[in-house]
Amino acid sequence: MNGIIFENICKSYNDTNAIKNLNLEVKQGERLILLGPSGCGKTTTLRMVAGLESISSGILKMGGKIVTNVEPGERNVAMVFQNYALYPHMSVWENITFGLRLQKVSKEEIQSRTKKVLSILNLSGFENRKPKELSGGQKQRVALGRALVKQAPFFLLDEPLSNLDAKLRQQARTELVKIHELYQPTMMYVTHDQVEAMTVGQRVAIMKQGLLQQLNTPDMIYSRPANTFVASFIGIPAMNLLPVECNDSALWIDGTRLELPAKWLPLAAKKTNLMLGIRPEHIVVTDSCMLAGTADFIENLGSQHCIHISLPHNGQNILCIVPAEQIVAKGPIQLSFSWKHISLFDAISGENIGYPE
Ligand SMILES: Nc1ncnc2c1ncn2[C@@H]1O[C@H](COP(=O)(O)OP(=O)(O)OP(=O)(O)O)[C@@H](O)[C@H]1O
Repeated sequence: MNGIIFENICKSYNDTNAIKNLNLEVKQGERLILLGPSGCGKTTTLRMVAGLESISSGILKMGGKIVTNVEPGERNVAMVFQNYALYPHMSVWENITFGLRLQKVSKEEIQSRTKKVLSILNLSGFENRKPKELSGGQKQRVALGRALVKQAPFFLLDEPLSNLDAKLRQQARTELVKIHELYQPTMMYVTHDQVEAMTVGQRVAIMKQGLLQQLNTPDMIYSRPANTFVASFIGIPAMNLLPVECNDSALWIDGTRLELPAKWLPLAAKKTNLMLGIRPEHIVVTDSCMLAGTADFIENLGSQHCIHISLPHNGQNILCIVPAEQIVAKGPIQLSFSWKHISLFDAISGENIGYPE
């Protein structure tokens, strides 16, 4: 029963509505990622769970109890901050054991928990070093260690890897998942890095301007985005979004008529102006042309090439990713895609119109 439930949670700072009516359930033992652009309310959400930020309205439940107004010290959470917040004058051992000593945990218990955590985090032998004698990655692991020894049922992390370089970050992502699997606390993890979200998260909550946009598994968020914001926020490069008109059981893209497969008709036929979403890797450069354009620029990404294509009438740009072995030249180009890879959005609201059964 150690889940976290947000019921109609709102948070305002004077004139700023930072969180708008959040309804969300973090299941016991899962890794849930809060993802979104700067200022969307991720940190505020996490701090409300930690009890470091008051809640303007709504109910927060943790472990089956209402904790909306419960003091931070009584919430049984462990938190890792972006800047690590290590005590500079204390050694690694002292930093990690500080909380346990305050809680008057027995000496033997402190010894055994700390040794285990040091070993998991590859910090054995560094016990007597001060933070200034550690690398960024080691400091980050000490911060994680300090949270882990608490063995709290709720584990909150606010951009814990943002100070690491790309290689260390990749290692740390894997370590984090392994550590989580060992203890399986209920974990909320804030990031604005979508790769981190997709690799660490079992489910991802995407936020924009204080509003939850979509909550689902990384695969579903990638393949079935709830709206055009999620579609363009997730994926590097982002999903192509093309304005299309829908009539006579066909979609019109840039003056080209494409017959809609029958199973899409019940969903699309009620609409006239839509946005068609298709991921760059799902567009195929082929002779069986559905759509014609011009390849203006070819970007070499190593194992793949990214082709920048413009459409002849409205000049809209499309990105297409092809394997590096496929030779594509600049100039006229023919494109095709499978209907199973498309998403359709209402052009005005941006909401996904759904998928055929
Ligand atoms: N103490 C505060 N006083 C006033 N406004 C605040 C305060 N803290 C946050 N805000 C505002 O609340 C909104 C959400 O901020 P929050 O820090 O939660 O966003 P975030 O998604 O974590 O952003 P970032 O990725 O940049 O850390 C922002 O508009 C921010 O300016």
